[in-house]
Amino acid sequence: MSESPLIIALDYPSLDAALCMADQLDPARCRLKVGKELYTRSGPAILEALHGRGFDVFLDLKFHDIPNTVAGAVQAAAEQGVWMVNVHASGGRKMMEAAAERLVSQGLDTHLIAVTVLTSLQESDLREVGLNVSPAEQVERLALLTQQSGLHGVVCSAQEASHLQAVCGESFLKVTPGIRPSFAAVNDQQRIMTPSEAMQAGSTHLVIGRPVTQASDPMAALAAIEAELQ
Ligand SMILES: O=c1ccn([C@@H]2O[C@H](COP(=O)(O)O)[C@@H](O)[C@H]2O)c(=O)[nH]1
Repeated sequence: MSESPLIIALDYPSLDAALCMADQLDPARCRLKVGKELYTRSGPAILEALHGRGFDVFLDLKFHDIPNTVAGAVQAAAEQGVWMVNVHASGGRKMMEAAAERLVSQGLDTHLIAVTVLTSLQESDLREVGLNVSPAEQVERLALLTQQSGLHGVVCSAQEASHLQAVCGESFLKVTPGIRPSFAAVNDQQRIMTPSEAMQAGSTHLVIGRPVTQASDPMAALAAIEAELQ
């Protein structure tokens, strides 16, 4: 159980590689995120292993399907004890309401959030898929829909966090990937911010992967991020 805003993304191709990193981390100093690659390779075993080590886990599978299917998937994730799970807001109101209602009806207190616009996308990418809006406009639209559908928050870039704080309120979760400390490579991210900028902008949680996991000294990278936040 952690009060830290940091969520470390365990994007590894095997359970052993992920646990090798987890065993260097302290559940009091960060939470962990399990995404598509790791979960597809290791299945629920990775959740059991991380829970057994005392970590809160964000299962980042970004469900997007018809309402009944997504509600069942979210229930399955919550029954495995994850702290947080997510869906794509573009799946629409009915899908999100079904997922949120399923958690309530089953008495499950897992945080349910929705992805707005992936942090790897910019305006030209949206145009290619038929959306003639800026990322900021689309994020606001989907965040409001997410809130109206009864979810606890969104995944967005930190660049949109301060505006969402104004329109959705402080308690609405703003989980922000695309975090890049000054020492890290940008990689495939587009809408980025440093850890301290992101917190100042109103992010409630920072998702950080490669700047820590691919660093030559991951623990030093994490310590540098923590020092920047203090
Ligand atoms: O919009 C999104 C949604 C999810 N992610 C995930 O966050 C991490 C970021 O990893 P880095 O190595 O720090 O880039 C990764 O697991 C993504 O799947 C995102 O980046 N953007």
